Amino acid sequence: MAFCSIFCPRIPVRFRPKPISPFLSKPLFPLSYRVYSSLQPTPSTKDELGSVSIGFLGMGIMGSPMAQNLLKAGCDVTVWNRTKSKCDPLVGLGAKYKSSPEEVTATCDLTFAMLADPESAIDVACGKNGAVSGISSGKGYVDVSTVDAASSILISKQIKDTGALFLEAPVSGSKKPAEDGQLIFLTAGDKLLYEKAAPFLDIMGKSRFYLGDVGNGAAMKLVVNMIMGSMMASFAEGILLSQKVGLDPNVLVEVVSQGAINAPMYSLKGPSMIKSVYPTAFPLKHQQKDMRLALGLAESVSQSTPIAAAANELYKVAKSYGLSDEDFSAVIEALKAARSQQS
Ligand SMILES: NC(=O)C1=CN([C@@H]2O[C@H](COP(=O)(O)OP(=O)(O)OC[C@H]3O[C@@H](n4cnc5c(N)ncnc54)[C@H](OP(=O)(O)O)[C@@H]3O)[C@@H](O)[C@H]2O)C=CC1
Ligand SMILES: O=CC(=O)O
Repeated sequence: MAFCSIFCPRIPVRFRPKPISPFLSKPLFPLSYRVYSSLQPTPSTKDELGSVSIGFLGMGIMGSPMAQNLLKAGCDVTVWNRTKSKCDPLVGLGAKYKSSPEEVTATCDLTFAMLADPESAIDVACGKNGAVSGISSGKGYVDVSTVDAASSILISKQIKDTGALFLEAPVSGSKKPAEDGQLIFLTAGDKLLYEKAAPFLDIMGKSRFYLGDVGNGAAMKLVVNMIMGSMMASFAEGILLSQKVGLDPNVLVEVVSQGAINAPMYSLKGPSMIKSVYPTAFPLKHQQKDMRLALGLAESVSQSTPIAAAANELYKVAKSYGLSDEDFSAVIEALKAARSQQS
């Protein structure tokens, strides 16, 4: 059943890749680090999408809209979340519900997991009644959580020991891109699963990168978020400095938006930061987790990252002020507190 659904989807003949053994590791086309949707056409009808049963574990800020987009595209989706009530809106839209990750992977061909951190990703995959207990040969597990390479490799090994395939696929892009199906997937692992999951990644995202061995997707995501966390901390310093010297910080945001250092993040978050409101898209606790994991990655190769290390300290201070569940732009509050201590 699973083999029929995942590995022989009912995709029109013109779209099918050259027949190969499912477990042949040789790529279907020359290995490129950038693989766009156009190389792997999406099944064209709702019936074709619906022929693969999809599991989704983790209905948080990101998991919920991602699963919703799969449902809206006509996929057969089964959801699970530690806090069951967060599954209700999805069930209202037509999703099935199972009461453990094990039951989800036992009944679904392809399961996605979007969990908070390495601990929860490992627990949901490898713990009691976890995904590993229900999964088997012919199925696939795609972990889209942001974790470190070692955790991803551990999950991969346990999944693959069952005969199933594994892909790590952390995403770049926050709540709004998740709602709009505009995420960027940073994938690594089983190439065959990458190809079979592609139509579903394309429903949830705007692009996807295949980066080779498990661990490379995790590392890429951590490097990207290390840069993002440092950028946000620096932006917060700039807003406060502009205010202190009597400038209008709204004008600063406008100036930044027109120049070479423009980033959508600044225009999006700047106005609310100036008003000291932080509607949560990317929780500050997750940004600090990513800084911590990125610093660990840097440490593992003796790479110096002083700017990220300083930014991480600010996120830690912000957490200690009870800002963990606010948006990560609330890091500015840590600087405000430092300023008031000085004066
Ligand atoms: N928000 C964003 O902008 C982005 C987030 N990410 C990454 O995606 C992942 C999810 O983020 P996001 O959706 O924002 O986070 P949320 O905090 O909103 O959701 C976390 C999810 O993990 C579950 N969870 C937490 N701890 C456990 C546990 N011990 N056992 C089982 N389930 C657990 C939560 O369940 P429960 O509901 O029961 O608490 C929830 O489903 C993180 O790794 C994050 O870094 C990546 C890109 C963007
Ligand atoms: O991980 C967060 C993001 O915005 O990307």
